[in-house]
Amino acid sequence: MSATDPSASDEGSTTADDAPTASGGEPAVARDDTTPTDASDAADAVLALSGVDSGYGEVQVLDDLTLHLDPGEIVCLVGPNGAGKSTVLKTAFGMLTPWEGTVEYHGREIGGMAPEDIVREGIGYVPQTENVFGSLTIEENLRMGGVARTGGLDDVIDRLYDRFPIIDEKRDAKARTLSGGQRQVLAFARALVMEPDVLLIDEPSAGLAPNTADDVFADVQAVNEMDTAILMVEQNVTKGLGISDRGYVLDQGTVRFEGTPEALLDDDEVSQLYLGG
Ligand SMILES: Nc1ncnc2c1ncn2[C@@H]1O[C@H](COP(=O)(O)OP(=O)(O)OP(=O)(O)O)[C@@H](O)[C@H]1O
Repeated sequence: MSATDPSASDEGSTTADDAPTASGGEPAVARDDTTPTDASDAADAVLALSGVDSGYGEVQVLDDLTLHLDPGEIVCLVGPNGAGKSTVLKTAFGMLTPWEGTVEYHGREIGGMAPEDIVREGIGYVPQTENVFGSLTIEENLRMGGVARTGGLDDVIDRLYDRFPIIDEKRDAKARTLSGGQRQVLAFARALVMEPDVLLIDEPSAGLAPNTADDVFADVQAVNEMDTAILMVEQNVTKGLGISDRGYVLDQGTVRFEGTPEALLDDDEVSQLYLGG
């Protein structure tokens, strides 16, 4: 039984029976103390955070946070400013060590492992800012992304040029000359040089014009089609959920709701409280 399973507990929480249903599909599921977050839900996950507390110095941000990412999925984290969305990615990538709980990659504990080791395991991370080296060329950025590879670097870079022609055309240009959207594509490609099966992406559309953001979301989908599961933080809720398989609504460091994009967007409570009505 799982939190997203319609047969999950009906004690106290919003459940399949009483939650508003999205266009006849699965309802959004509210999480509270009575909502089971059964580990079986995450049994086949590529990445699973369970009961995680985490934060900065003495300041706790994540509070008993549980979520997972299945193979091949795009999962979007949404919620108010300061909810802890970026902190989830930093904790999953080893930039923060969980105070409590577990972070598992293919069922193996990686909580607190150093980022350079996590990259070797198969998880990539694209931060919101400073995600490329402006003074290096596109080619140099890609080669830097692959320093931990033991072989096959030229082949993988060639495949990335094929997949993302926009950077192929500009191999020898300094990254600082790229537009915001092109830079984001380079940041994805840099992370993909290690051929991760999980990519953590923090606000891919931040600061981009709407048309450019649409292109970047299409590129996120292209990355996903390269057999890469994606856990993404995104402020543009409609667009972010629009390309996702599932979503989690975070508030005050924990998951408040989870469900399909349709269920979350159609849920009145989620919409009013967290998604700006
Ligand atoms: N390096 C840091 N040191 C101390 N506190 C931090 C640090 N980074 C973030 N915080 C705090 O942690 C809390 C959660 O921040 P986080 O960036 O994870 O939120 P978020 O949901 O991603 O929000 P936003 O959409 O505004 O980026 C905030 O209160 C923030 O001020």
